Amino acid sequence: MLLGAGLAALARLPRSLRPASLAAMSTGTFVVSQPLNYRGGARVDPADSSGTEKAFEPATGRVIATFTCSGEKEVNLAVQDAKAAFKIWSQKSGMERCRILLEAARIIRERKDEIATMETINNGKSIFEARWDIDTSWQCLEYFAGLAGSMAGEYIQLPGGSFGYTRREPLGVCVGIGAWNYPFQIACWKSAPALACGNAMVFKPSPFTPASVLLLAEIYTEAGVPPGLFNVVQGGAATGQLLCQHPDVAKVSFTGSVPTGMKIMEMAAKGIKPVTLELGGKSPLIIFSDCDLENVVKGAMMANFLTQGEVCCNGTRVFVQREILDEFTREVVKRTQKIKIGDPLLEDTRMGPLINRPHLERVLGFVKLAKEQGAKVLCGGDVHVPEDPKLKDGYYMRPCVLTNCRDDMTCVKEEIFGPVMSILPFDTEAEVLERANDTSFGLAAGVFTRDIQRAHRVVAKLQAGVCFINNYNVSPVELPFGGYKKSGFGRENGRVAIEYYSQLKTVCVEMGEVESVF
Ligand SMILES: NC(=O)c1ccc[n+]([C@@H]2O[C@H](COP(=O)([O-])OP(=O)(O)OC[C@H]3O[C@@H](n4cnc5c(N)ncnc54)[C@H](O)[C@@H]3O)[C@@H](O)[C@H]2O)c1
Ligand SMILES: C[N+](C)(C)CCCC=O
Repeated sequence: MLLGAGLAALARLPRSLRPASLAAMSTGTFVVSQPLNYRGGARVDPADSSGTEKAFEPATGRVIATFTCSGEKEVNLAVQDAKAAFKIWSQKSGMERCRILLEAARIIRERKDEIATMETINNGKSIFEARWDIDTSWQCLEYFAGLAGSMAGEYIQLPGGSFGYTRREPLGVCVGIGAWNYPFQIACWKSAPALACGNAMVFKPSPFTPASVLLLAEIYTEAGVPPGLFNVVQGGAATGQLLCQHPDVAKVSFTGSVPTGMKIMEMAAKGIKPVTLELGGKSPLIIFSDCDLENVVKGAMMANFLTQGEVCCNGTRVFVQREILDEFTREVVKRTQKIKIGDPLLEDTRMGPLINRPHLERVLGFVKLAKEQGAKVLCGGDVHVPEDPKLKDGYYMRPCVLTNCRDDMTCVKEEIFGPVMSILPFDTEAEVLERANDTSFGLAAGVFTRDIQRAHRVVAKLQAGVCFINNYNVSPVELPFGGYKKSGFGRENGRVAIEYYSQLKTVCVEMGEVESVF
Protein backbone atom coordinates (compact mmCIF):
# COMPACT_ATOMS: atom_id res chain seq x y z
CA MET A 1 0.00 0.00 0.00
CA LEU A 2 1.18 3.54 -0.72
CA LEU A 3 1.26 5.50 2.47
CA GLY A 4 2.44 8.75 3.94
CA ALA A 5 5.05 8.04 6.60
CA GLY A 6 2.68 9.33 9.31
CA LEU A 7 -0.10 7.11 8.08
CA ALA A 8 1.88 3.87 7.94
CA ALA A 9 0.84 2.86 11.45
CA LEU A 10 -2.82 3.40 10.58
CA ALA A 11 -2.45 1.12 7.60
CA ARG A 12 -1.38 -1.74 9.81
CA LEU A 13 -4.76 -1.61 11.54
CA PRO A 14 -7.41 -4.05 10.33
CA ARG A 15 -9.36 -2.35 7.56
CA SER A 16 -12.51 -2.12 9.64
CA LEU A 17 -10.67 0.02 12.22
CA ARG A 18 -9.01 2.39 9.74
CA PRO A 19 -10.43 5.91 9.58
CA ALA A 20 -12.00 6.97 6.31
CA SER A 21 -9.47 9.81 6.13
CA LEU A 22 -6.87 7.33 4.83
CA ALA A 23 -8.40 7.91 1.41
CA ALA A 24 -7.69 11.64 1.76
CA MET A 25 -3.98 11.38 0.93
CA SER A 26 -2.16 14.36 -0.53
CA THR A 27 0.45 14.89 -3.22
CA GLY A 28 4.11 14.79 -2.19
CA THR A 29 3.88 12.73 0.97
CA PHE A 30 3.56 9.05 0.13
CA VAL A 31 5.97 6.17 0.11
CA VAL A 32 5.47 2.48 -0.52
CA SER A 33 6.04 0.75 2.79
CA GLN A 34 5.14 -2.86 2.08
CA PRO A 35 6.36 -5.56 -0.35
CA LEU A 36 4.98 -5.22 -3.88
CA ASN A 37 4.89 -8.90 -4.84
CA TYR A 38 1.86 -10.98 -3.95
CA ARG A 39 1.93 -14.75 -3.70
CA GLY A 40 -0.02 -17.40 -1.83
CA GLY A 41 -2.53 -14.85 -0.56
CA ALA A 42 -0.06 -12.37 0.97
CA ARG A 43 2.47 -9.65 0.12
CA VAL A 44 5.96 -11.14 -0.09
CA ASP A 45 9.48 -10.01 -0.85
CA PRO A 46 10.58 -11.79 -4.03
CA ALA A 47 12.67 -14.95 -3.61
CA ASP A 48 15.30 -13.68 -6.07
CA SER A 49 16.12 -10.62 -8.11
CA SER A 50 16.70 -9.65 -11.71
CA GLY A 51 17.53 -6.03 -10.80
CA THR A 52 15.74 -3.12 -9.18
CA GLU A 53 13.36 -0.43 -10.45
CA LYS A 54 12.17 2.89 -9.09
CA ALA A 55 8.56 4.08 -9.26
CA PHE A 56 7.84 7.82 -9.30
CA GLU A 57 5.06 10.17 -8.34
CA PRO A 58 4.72 12.03 -11.67
CA ALA A 59 3.14 15.07 -9.96
CA THR A 60 6.33 15.83 -8.03
CA GLY A 61 9.04 13.70 -9.65
CA ARG A 62 9.62 12.03 -6.25
CA VAL A 63 10.62 8.36 -5.95
CA ILE A 64 7.84 6.57 -4.09
CA ALA A 65 9.20 3.03 -4.32
CA THR A 66 12.41 1.19 -5.06
CA PHE A 67 11.58 -2.43 -5.65
CA THR A 68 13.12 -5.72 -6.72
CA CYS A 69 12.31 -7.19 -10.10
CA SER A 70 11.41 -10.86 -9.88
CA GLY A 71 13.79 -13.43 -11.33
CA GLU A 72 13.29 -17.04 -12.41
CA LYS A 73 12.87 -18.43 -8.89
CA GLU A 74 10.11 -15.97 -7.90
CA VAL A 75 8.30 -16.34 -11.23
CA ASN A 76 8.39 -20.11 -10.74
CA LEU A 77 6.99 -19.86 -7.22
CA ALA A 78 4.19 -17.55 -8.40
CA VAL A 79 3.25 -19.91 -11.25
CA GLN A 80 3.38 -22.97 -8.96
CA ASP A 81 1.14 -21.26 -6.37
CA ALA A 82 -1.27 -20.32 -9.16
CA LYS A 83 -1.28 -23.92 -10.38
CA ALA A 84 -2.19 -25.18 -6.92
CA ALA A 85 -4.99 -22.61 -6.57
CA PHE A 86 -6.26 -23.46 -10.06
CA LYS A 87 -6.93 -27.05 -8.94
CA ILE A 88 -9.35 -25.77 -6.28
CA TRP A 89 -10.89 -22.83 -8.17
CA SER A 90 -11.53 -24.68 -11.43
CA GLN A 91 -13.62 -27.27 -9.56
CA LYS A 92 -16.00 -24.65 -8.18
CA SER A 93 -19.34 -24.11 -9.84
CA GLY A 94 -19.93 -20.92 -11.81
CA MET A 95 -22.30 -19.70 -9.09
CA GLU A 96 -19.64 -20.20 -6.40
CA ARG A 97 -17.15 -18.16 -8.44
CA CYS A 98 -19.86 -15.59 -9.11
CA ARG A 99 -20.42 -14.96 -5.39
CA ILE A 100 -16.73 -14.38 -4.68
CA LEU A 101 -16.28 -12.05 -7.66
CA LEU A 102 -19.36 -10.07 -6.62
CA GLU A 103 -17.89 -9.67 -3.15
CA ALA A 104 -14.60 -8.44 -4.67
CA ALA A 105 -16.57 -5.93 -6.79
CA ARG A 106 -18.37 -4.73 -3.67
CA ILE A 107 -15.09 -4.17 -1.81
CA ILE A 108 -13.60 -2.24 -4.76
CA ARG A 109 -16.71 -0.03 -4.81
CA GLU A 110 -16.43 0.52 -1.07
CA ARG A 111 -12.70 1.43 -1.34
CA LYS A 112 -13.06 3.41 -4.57
CA ASP A 113 -11.61 6.68 -3.26
CA GLU A 114 -8.59 5.00 -1.68
CA ILE A 115 -7.79 3.00 -4.84
CA ALA A 116 -8.34 6.03 -7.09
CA THR A 117 -6.03 8.09 -4.90
CA MET A 118 -3.25 5.56 -5.23
CA GLU A 119 -3.79 5.38 -8.99
CA THR A 120 -3.51 9.16 -9.21
CA ILE A 121 -0.37 9.31 -7.10
CA ASN A 122 1.45 6.68 -9.14
CA ASN A 123 0.08 7.45 -12.62
CA GLY A 124 -0.57 11.21 -12.53
CA LYS A 125 -4.11 11.17 -13.96
CA SER A 126 -6.62 13.45 -12.25
CA ILE A 127 -8.49 12.02 -9.28
CA PHE A 128 -11.71 12.82 -11.09
CA GLU A 129 -10.75 10.46 -13.91
CA ALA A 130 -9.16 7.82 -11.68
CA ARG A 131 -12.57 7.39 -9.99
CA TRP A 132 -14.07 6.62 -13.40
CA ASP A 133 -11.38 3.98 -13.93
CA ILE A 134 -12.23 2.34 -10.63
CA ASP A 135 -15.91 2.36 -11.60
CA THR A 136 -15.18 0.49 -14.84
CA SER A 137 -13.06 -1.89 -12.75
CA TRP A 138 -15.70 -3.05 -10.27
CA GLN A 139 -18.29 -3.01 -13.05
CA CYS A 140 -16.09 -5.45 -14.96
CA LEU A 141 -15.94 -7.81 -11.97
CA GLU A 142 -19.72 -7.60 -11.57
CA TYR A 143 -20.27 -8.27 -15.26
CA PHE A 144 -18.08 -11.38 -15.39
CA ALA A 145 -19.43 -12.59 -12.05
CA GLY A 146 -22.82 -12.59 -13.77
CA LEU A 147 -21.49 -14.56 -16.71
CA ALA A 148 -19.68 -17.09 -14.47
CA GLY A 149 -22.99 -18.49 -13.30
CA SER A 150 -24.42 -18.85 -16.78
CA MET A 151 -21.51 -20.43 -18.67
CA ALA A 152 -22.77 -23.55 -20.39
CA GLY A 153 -22.09 -25.85 -23.32
CA GLU A 154 -24.35 -27.24 -26.04
CA TYR A 155 -26.20 -30.53 -26.44
CA ILE A 156 -26.18 -31.95 -29.99
CA GLN A 157 -28.44 -34.85 -31.03
CA LEU A 158 -26.71 -37.46 -33.27
CA PRO A 159 -28.14 -40.43 -35.28
CA GLY A 160 -29.32 -43.54 -33.45
CA GLY A 161 -29.83 -41.86 -30.10
CA SER A 162 -26.17 -40.96 -29.80
CA PHE A 163 -25.38 -37.41 -28.84
CA GLY A 164 -22.62 -34.96 -28.20
CA TYR A 165 -22.14 -32.07 -25.85
CA THR A 166 -19.62 -29.33 -25.30
CA ARG A 167 -18.03 -28.12 -22.10
CA ARG A 168 -16.43 -24.71 -21.70
CA GLU A 169 -13.32 -25.34 -19.60
CA PRO A 170 -10.67 -23.02 -18.17
CA LEU A 171 -7.18 -22.84 -19.66
CA GLY A 172 -5.06 -23.02 -16.48
CA VAL A 173 -2.58 -20.39 -15.31
CA CYS A 174 -3.02 -17.20 -17.34
CA VAL A 175 -0.46 -14.41 -17.36
CA GLY A 176 -1.55 -10.77 -17.48
CA ILE A 177 0.99 -8.11 -18.46
CA GLY A 178 -0.13 -4.51 -18.12
CA ALA A 179 0.69 -1.02 -19.38
CA TRP A 180 1.05 2.00 -17.10
CA ASN A 181 -1.84 4.18 -18.29
CA TYR A 182 -4.72 2.29 -16.66
CA PRO A 183 -2.92 0.11 -14.08
CA PHE A 184 -5.85 -0.99 -11.88
CA GLN A 185 -8.40 -1.11 -14.68
CA ILE A 186 -6.16 -3.26 -16.91
CA ALA A 187 -5.62 -5.74 -14.05
CA CYS A 188 -9.40 -5.98 -13.58
CA TRP A 189 -10.22 -6.23 -17.28
CA LYS A 190 -7.84 -9.22 -17.51
CA SER A 191 -8.39 -10.97 -14.19
CA ALA A 192 -12.20 -10.74 -14.04
CA PRO A 193 -12.90 -12.84 -17.17
CA ALA A 194 -9.94 -15.12 -16.38
CA LEU A 195 -11.17 -15.90 -12.87
CA ALA A 196 -14.82 -16.10 -13.94
CA CYS A 197 -13.85 -18.88 -16.36
CA GLY A 198 -12.06 -20.81 -13.60
CA ASN A 199 -8.45 -19.85 -14.38
CA ALA A 200 -5.69 -18.60 -12.07
CA MET A 201 -3.62 -15.52 -12.94
CA VAL A 202 -0.12 -14.21 -12.43
CA PHE A 203 -0.10 -10.49 -13.17
CA LYS A 204 2.86 -8.25 -13.93
CA PRO A 205 2.12 -4.52 -13.93
CA SER A 206 4.31 -1.98 -15.68
CA PRO A 207 7.36 -1.12 -13.57
CA PHE A 208 6.22 2.53 -13.80
CA THR A 209 2.99 1.75 -11.91
CA PRO A 210 3.58 -1.19 -9.57
CA ALA A 211 1.37 -0.16 -6.64
CA SER A 212 -2.39 -0.27 -7.17
CA VAL A 213 -2.65 -3.87 -8.39
CA LEU A 214 -1.60 -4.98 -4.89
CA LEU A 215 -4.90 -3.60 -3.61
CA LEU A 216 -6.71 -5.78 -6.13
CA ALA A 217 -4.76 -8.85 -4.99
CA GLU A 218 -5.67 -8.13 -1.36
CA ILE A 219 -9.31 -7.57 -2.29
CA TYR A 220 -9.53 -10.90 -4.11
CA THR A 221 -8.12 -12.62 -1.01
CA GLU A 222 -10.53 -10.79 1.29
CA ALA A 223 -13.41 -11.77 -1.01
CA GLY A 224 -12.52 -15.44 -0.67
CA VAL A 225 -10.48 -16.66 -3.66
CA PRO A 226 -8.08 -19.52 -2.76
CA PRO A 227 -4.55 -18.32 -1.82
CA GLY A 228 -2.39 -18.19 -4.96
CA LEU A 229 -5.26 -17.67 -7.40
CA PHE A 230 -4.17 -14.11 -8.22
CA ASN A 231 -0.45 -13.41 -7.80
CA VAL A 232 1.61 -10.33 -8.63
CA VAL A 233 5.23 -10.30 -9.76
CA GLN A 234 7.08 -7.05 -10.35
CA GLY A 235 9.63 -6.21 -13.02
CA GLY A 236 10.17 -5.14 -16.60
CA ALA A 237 10.96 -6.97 -19.84
CA ALA A 238 13.12 -9.70 -18.25
CA THR A 239 10.42 -10.70 -15.76
CA GLY A 240 7.77 -10.49 -18.50
CA GLN A 241 9.81 -12.85 -20.67
CA LEU A 242 10.15 -15.40 -17.86
CA LEU A 243 6.37 -15.39 -17.51
CA CYS A 244 5.66 -15.74 -21.23
CA GLN A 245 8.18 -18.57 -21.64
CA HIS A 246 7.12 -20.51 -18.56
CA PRO A 247 6.01 -24.01 -19.59
CA ASP A 248 3.17 -24.07 -17.03
CA VAL A 249 1.59 -20.86 -18.33
CA ALA A 250 -1.39 -21.58 -20.58
CA LYS A 251 -2.16 -18.09 -21.94
CA VAL A 252 -0.75 -14.57 -22.08
CA SER A 253 -2.95 -11.48 -22.13
CA PHE A 254 -0.90 -8.40 -22.92
CA THR A 255 -1.63 -4.68 -22.98
CA GLY A 256 1.13 -2.45 -24.30
CA SER A 257 2.96 -1.27 -27.37
CA VAL A 258 3.09 -2.91 -30.80
CA PRO A 259 6.85 -3.74 -30.65
CA THR A 260 6.45 -5.52 -27.29
CA GLY A 261 3.29 -7.21 -28.57
CA MET A 262 5.31 -8.74 -31.42
CA LYS A 263 7.84 -10.15 -28.94
CA ILE A 264 5.06 -11.57 -26.75
CA MET A 265 3.53 -13.28 -29.77
CA GLU A 266 6.87 -14.78 -30.79
CA MET A 267 7.42 -16.20 -27.29
CA ALA A 268 3.87 -17.52 -27.10
CA ALA A 269 4.23 -19.13 -30.53
CA LYS A 270 7.12 -21.27 -29.27
CA GLY A 271 4.82 -22.72 -26.58
CA ILE A 272 1.68 -22.74 -28.82
CA LYS A 273 -0.01 -20.49 -26.24
CA PRO A 274 -2.99 -18.35 -27.10
CA VAL A 275 -2.47 -14.61 -26.67
CA THR A 276 -4.69 -11.57 -26.34
CA LEU A 277 -2.93 -8.44 -27.61
CA GLU A 278 -4.30 -5.00 -26.69
CA LEU A 279 -1.86 -2.71 -28.48
CA GLY A 280 -1.46 0.89 -29.58
CA GLY A 281 -3.44 3.01 -31.99
CA LYS A 282 -3.67 6.17 -34.08
CA SER A 283 -7.40 6.39 -34.36
CA PRO A 284 -9.44 8.68 -36.62
CA LEU A 285 -12.28 10.89 -35.40
CA ILE A 286 -14.45 11.98 -38.34
CA ILE A 287 -16.58 15.09 -37.94
CA PHE A 288 -19.20 15.83 -40.60
CA SER A 289 -20.52 19.36 -41.01
CA ASP A 290 -24.09 18.35 -40.01
CA CYS A 291 -22.96 17.42 -36.48
CA ASP A 292 -24.05 19.00 -33.21
CA LEU A 293 -21.08 21.31 -32.67
CA GLU A 294 -21.36 21.46 -28.88
CA ASN A 295 -21.29 17.65 -28.63
CA VAL A 296 -18.53 17.34 -31.19
CA VAL A 297 -16.21 19.67 -29.31
CA LYS A 298 -16.84 17.77 -26.09
CA GLY A 299 -16.31 14.49 -27.97
CA ALA A 300 -13.03 15.66 -29.50
CA MET A 301 -11.71 16.67 -26.08
CA MET A 302 -12.71 13.28 -24.65
CA ALA A 303 -11.02 11.63 -27.61
CA ASN A 304 -7.71 13.41 -27.03
CA PHE A 305 -7.12 14.62 -23.50
CA LEU A 306 -8.18 11.91 -21.03
CA THR A 307 -5.21 10.72 -18.91
CA GLN A 308 -2.96 13.43 -20.43
CA GLY A 309 -3.58 11.89 -23.86
CA GLU A 310 -1.93 8.63 -22.76
CA VAL A 311 -4.82 6.49 -24.02
CA CYS A 312 -4.50 3.67 -26.56
CA CYS A 313 -7.83 4.33 -28.31
CA ASN A 314 -7.57 8.13 -28.52
CA GLY A 315 -8.94 9.72 -31.69
CA THR A 316 -5.92 11.90 -32.39
CA ARG A 317 -6.43 12.26 -36.16
CA VAL A 318 -9.35 14.65 -36.10
CA PHE A 319 -10.82 14.88 -39.62
CA VAL A 320 -13.14 17.92 -39.88
CA GLN A 321 -15.36 18.65 -42.89
CA ARG A 322 -14.15 21.90 -44.38
CA GLU A 323 -17.44 23.85 -43.92
CA ILE A 324 -17.08 23.78 -40.12
CA LEU A 325 -13.29 23.67 -39.84
CA ASP A 326 -12.83 27.24 -38.56
CA GLU A 327 -15.73 27.14 -36.14
CA PHE A 328 -14.69 23.74 -34.72
CA THR A 329 -11.03 24.75 -34.44
CA ARG A 330 -11.81 28.01 -32.67
CA GLU A 331 -14.04 26.32 -30.10
CA VAL A 332 -11.76 23.33 -29.45
CA VAL A 333 -8.75 25.61 -28.92
CA LYS A 334 -10.73 27.85 -26.57
CA ARG A 335 -11.73 24.87 -24.41
CA THR A 336 -8.31 23.21 -24.55
CA GLN A 337 -6.74 26.39 -23.18
CA LYS A 338 -9.17 26.27 -20.27
CA ILE A 339 -8.21 22.75 -19.13
CA LYS A 340 -7.02 23.04 -15.54
CA ILE A 341 -3.54 21.49 -15.31
CA GLY A 342 -1.87 20.80 -11.97
CA ASP A 343 -1.97 18.74 -8.80
CA PRO A 344 -3.90 15.65 -9.90
CA LEU A 345 -5.30 15.06 -6.41
CA LEU A 346 -7.17 18.38 -6.41
CA GLU A 347 -10.86 17.99 -7.23
CA ASP A 348 -10.93 20.64 -9.97
CA THR A 349 -7.77 19.50 -11.82
CA ARG A 350 -8.58 17.97 -15.21
CA MET A 351 -5.05 17.27 -16.48
CA GLY A 352 -2.16 15.97 -14.38
CA PRO A 353 1.46 15.23 -15.26
CA LEU A 354 2.65 12.76 -17.90
CA ILE A 355 4.02 9.45 -16.67
CA ASN A 356 7.74 10.31 -16.50
CA ARG A 357 10.43 12.69 -17.73
CA PRO A 358 11.59 10.64 -20.78
CA HIS A 359 7.99 10.29 -21.96
CA LEU A 360 7.37 14.05 -21.53
CA GLU A 361 10.50 14.75 -23.61
CA ARG A 362 9.31 12.29 -26.25
CA VAL A 363 5.88 13.94 -26.54
CA LEU A 364 7.44 17.43 -26.71
CA GLY A 365 9.76 16.05 -29.41
CA PHE A 366 6.72 15.07 -31.51
CA VAL A 367 5.40 18.65 -31.26
CA LYS A 368 8.78 20.08 -32.29
CA LEU A 369 8.97 17.73 -35.27
CA ALA A 370 5.38 18.60 -36.25
CA LYS A 371 6.36 22.29 -36.39
CA GLU A 372 9.44 21.46 -38.48
CA GLN A 373 7.23 19.50 -40.88
CA GLY A 374 4.85 22.46 -41.32
CA ALA A 375 2.15 22.05 -38.66
CA LYS A 376 0.95 25.10 -36.77
CA VAL A 377 0.64 24.97 -32.97
CA LEU A 378 -2.62 26.70 -32.00
CA CYS A 379 -2.15 26.14 -28.29
CA GLY A 380 0.05 24.28 -25.80
CA GLY A 381 2.70 21.78 -26.77
CA ASP A 382 5.14 23.17 -24.22
CA VAL A 383 6.14 22.48 -20.62
CA HIS A 384 3.78 23.69 -17.92
CA VAL A 385 5.23 24.71 -14.55
CA PRO A 386 2.53 24.79 -11.86
CA GLU A 387 2.65 27.63 -9.32
CA ASP A 388 2.70 25.23 -6.35
CA PRO A 389 6.45 24.81 -5.56
CA LYS A 390 6.05 21.15 -4.59
CA LEU A 391 5.03 20.39 -8.19
CA LYS A 392 8.06 22.07 -9.83
CA ASP A 393 9.76 18.74 -10.67
CA GLY A 394 6.60 17.13 -12.07
CA TYR A 395 6.14 16.19 -15.73
CA TYR A 396 3.49 18.66 -16.91
CA MET A 397 2.79 19.94 -20.40
CA ARG A 398 0.04 22.08 -21.87
CA PRO A 399 -2.39 20.20 -24.13
CA CYS A 400 -1.72 20.91 -27.76
CA VAL A 401 -3.87 21.47 -30.85
CA LEU A 402 -2.13 21.30 -34.25
CA THR A 403 -3.45 22.53 -37.60
CA ASN A 404 -1.96 22.69 -41.08
CA CYS A 405 -1.48 18.96 -40.71
CA ARG A 406 -0.99 16.57 -43.61
CA ASP A 407 -1.50 12.81 -43.61
CA ASP A 408 2.23 12.17 -44.22
CA MET A 409 3.44 14.04 -41.13
CA THR A 410 4.92 12.08 -38.22
CA CYS A 411 2.40 13.58 -35.77
CA VAL A 412 -0.43 12.17 -37.91
CA LYS A 413 1.13 8.77 -38.56
CA GLU A 414 2.65 7.74 -35.24
CA GLU A 415 1.14 7.12 -31.82
CA ILE A 416 2.27 10.07 -29.66
CA PHE A 417 0.57 8.92 -26.43
CA GLY A 418 0.34 12.47 -25.10
CA PRO A 419 -2.08 15.43 -25.23
CA VAL A 420 -1.61 16.33 -28.89
CA MET A 421 -4.57 16.65 -31.30
CA SER A 422 -3.97 16.92 -35.06
CA ILE A 423 -6.74 18.60 -37.08
CA LEU A 424 -7.09 17.54 -40.73
CA PRO A 425 -9.69 19.06 -43.11
CA PHE A 426 -11.63 16.88 -45.55
CA ASP A 427 -14.32 17.36 -48.22
CA THR A 428 -16.12 14.11 -49.02
CA GLU A 429 -17.16 10.90 -47.26
CA ALA A 430 -15.26 8.67 -49.71
CA GLU A 431 -12.10 10.72 -49.32
CA VAL A 432 -12.16 10.73 -45.51
CA LEU A 433 -12.81 6.99 -45.32
CA GLU A 434 -9.78 6.25 -47.44
CA ARG A 435 -7.58 8.56 -45.37
CA ALA A 436 -8.96 7.31 -42.03
CA ASN A 437 -8.16 3.69 -42.96
CA ASP A 438 -4.69 4.50 -44.30
CA THR A 439 -2.86 3.30 -41.18
CA SER A 440 -1.43 0.04 -39.90
CA PHE A 441 -3.32 0.54 -36.61
CA GLY A 442 -7.00 -0.30 -36.13
CA LEU A 443 -7.97 0.10 -32.50
CA ALA A 444 -10.78 2.68 -32.54
CA ALA A 445 -12.59 5.29 -34.65
CA GLY A 446 -15.33 7.86 -34.17
CA VAL A 447 -17.98 9.52 -36.34
CA PHE A 448 -20.02 12.61 -35.52
CA THR A 449 -23.02 13.29 -37.76
CA ARG A 450 -26.78 13.78 -37.42
CA ASP A 451 -27.37 11.61 -40.53
CA ILE A 452 -27.98 8.14 -39.11
CA GLN A 453 -27.64 6.38 -42.45
CA ARG A 454 -24.28 7.99 -43.03
CA ALA A 455 -23.15 7.16 -39.48
CA HIS A 456 -23.74 3.43 -39.94
CA ARG A 457 -22.46 3.39 -43.54
CA VAL A 458 -19.20 5.03 -42.48
CA VAL A 459 -18.75 2.85 -39.39
CA ALA A 460 -19.25 -0.29 -41.51
CA LYS A 461 -16.31 0.76 -43.68
CA LEU A 462 -13.95 1.80 -40.88
CA GLN A 463 -11.13 -0.66 -40.21
CA ALA A 464 -11.24 -0.45 -36.42
CA GLY A 465 -12.24 -2.79 -33.60
CA VAL A 466 -14.12 -0.18 -31.53
CA CYS A 467 -16.25 2.49 -33.24
CA PHE A 468 -18.09 5.34 -31.57
CA ILE A 469 -21.04 7.21 -33.09
CA ASN A 470 -21.64 10.70 -31.67
CA ASN A 471 -19.41 10.11 -28.62
CA TYR A 472 -15.88 8.95 -27.88
CA ASN A 473 -13.91 6.99 -25.22
CA VAL A 474 -16.87 5.80 -23.24
CA SER A 475 -16.27 2.24 -22.03
CA PRO A 476 -19.30 0.23 -20.91
CA VAL A 477 -17.95 -3.15 -19.79
CA GLU A 478 -20.79 -4.91 -21.59
CA LEU A 479 -19.17 -3.99 -24.92
CA PRO A 480 -16.14 -5.85 -26.31
CA PHE A 481 -12.93 -3.81 -26.57
CA GLY A 482 -9.99 -4.60 -28.87
CA GLY A 483 -8.28 -3.87 -32.14
CA TYR A 484 -7.97 -4.67 -35.83
CA LYS A 485 -4.69 -4.79 -37.76
CA LYS A 486 -1.56 -4.00 -35.71
CA SER A 487 -3.65 -2.84 -32.76
CA GLY A 488 -3.96 -6.49 -31.79
CA PHE A 489 -6.53 -9.23 -31.48
CA GLY A 490 -8.70 -10.91 -28.91
CA ARG A 491 -11.23 -8.87 -26.95
CA GLU A 492 -11.60 -7.65 -23.41
CA ASN A 493 -15.03 -7.07 -21.86
CA GLY A 494 -18.35 -8.14 -23.34
CA ARG A 495 -19.62 -11.72 -23.44
CA VAL A 496 -17.08 -12.63 -26.14
CA ALA A 497 -14.13 -12.24 -23.71
CA ILE A 498 -15.14 -15.60 -22.23
CA GLU A 499 -13.94 -17.27 -25.44
CA TYR A 500 -10.45 -15.89 -24.91
CA TYR A 501 -10.13 -17.29 -21.39
CA SER A 502 -11.59 -20.75 -21.92
CA GLN A 503 -11.39 -23.73 -24.25
CA LEU A 504 -14.12 -25.88 -25.69
CA LYS A 505 -14.21 -29.61 -25.07
CA THR A 506 -16.40 -31.75 -27.33
CA VAL A 507 -17.76 -34.98 -25.89
CA CYS A 508 -19.16 -37.57 -28.32
CA VAL A 509 -21.41 -40.22 -26.68
CA GLU A 510 -22.18 -43.51 -28.49
CA MET A 511 -25.49 -45.07 -27.48
CA GLY A 512 -25.30 -48.07 -29.85
CA GLU A 513 -22.70 -50.64 -30.92
CA VAL A 514 -19.24 -49.68 -32.17
CA GLU A 515 -19.08 -49.98 -35.97
CA SER A 516 -15.56 -51.02 -36.85
CA VAL A 517 -13.85 -51.40 -40.22
CA PHE A 518 -11.43 -53.94 -38.74
N1 LIG B 1 -5.21 -1.59 -26.67
C1 LIG B 1 -5.26 -1.39 -25.37
O1 LIG B 1 -6.18 -1.79 -24.68
C2 LIG B 1 -4.16 -0.60 -24.68
C3 LIG B 1 -4.39 -0.10 -23.40
C4 LIG B 1 -3.37 0.63 -22.78
C5 LIG B 1 -2.16 0.85 -23.43
N2 LIG B 1 -1.97 0.37 -24.67
C6 LIG B 1 -0.71 0.64 -25.39
O2 LIG B 1 0.39 0.49 -24.50
C7 LIG B 1 1.46 1.32 -24.91
C8 LIG B 1 1.98 2.09 -23.71
O3 LIG B 1 2.26 1.20 -22.68
P1 LIG B 1 3.74 0.78 -22.27
O4 LIG B 1 4.69 1.88 -22.58
O5 LIG B 1 3.68 0.26 -20.88
O6 LIG B 1 4.01 -0.43 -23.28
P2 LIG B 1 5.24 -1.45 -23.31
O7 LIG B 1 5.01 -2.34 -24.47
O8 LIG B 1 6.52 -0.75 -23.20
O9 LIG B 1 5.10 -2.28 -21.93
C9 LIG B 1 3.91 -2.95 -21.60
C10 LIG B 1 4.24 -4.06 -20.60
O10 LIG B 1 5.06 -5.04 -21.21
C11 LIG B 1 6.19 -5.32 -20.40
N3 LIG B 1 7.28 -5.73 -21.30
C12 LIG B 1 8.16 -4.94 -21.96
N4 LIG B 1 8.97 -5.70 -22.73
C13 LIG B 1 8.59 -6.99 -22.55
C14 LIG B 1 9.03 -8.25 -23.08
N5 LIG B 1 10.05 -8.33 -23.95
N6 LIG B 1 8.42 -9.38 -22.68
C15 LIG B 1 7.37 -9.32 -21.80
N7 LIG B 1 6.91 -8.17 -21.26
C16 LIG B 1 7.50 -7.02 -21.64
C17 LIG B 1 6.42 -4.00 -19.67
O11 LIG B 1 7.21 -4.20 -18.51
C18 LIG B 1 5.00 -3.58 -19.36
O12 LIG B 1 4.49 -4.27 -18.24
C19 LIG B 1 0.88 2.25 -25.96
O13 LIG B 1 1.29 1.82 -27.24
C20 LIG B 1 -0.62 2.06 -25.79
O14 LIG B 1 -1.36 2.35 -26.93
C21 LIG B 1 -2.93 -0.36 -25.30
C1 LIG C 1 -11.22 3.59 -20.68
N1 LIG C 1 -10.77 3.99 -22.01
C2 LIG C 1 -10.75 5.44 -22.11
C3 LIG C 1 -11.71 3.48 -23.02
C4 LIG C 1 -9.40 3.53 -22.26
C5 LIG C 1 -9.19 2.05 -22.29
C6 LIG C 1 -7.73 1.63 -22.26
C7 LIG C 1 -6.83 2.32 -23.24
O1 LIG C 1 -5.71 2.76 -23.03
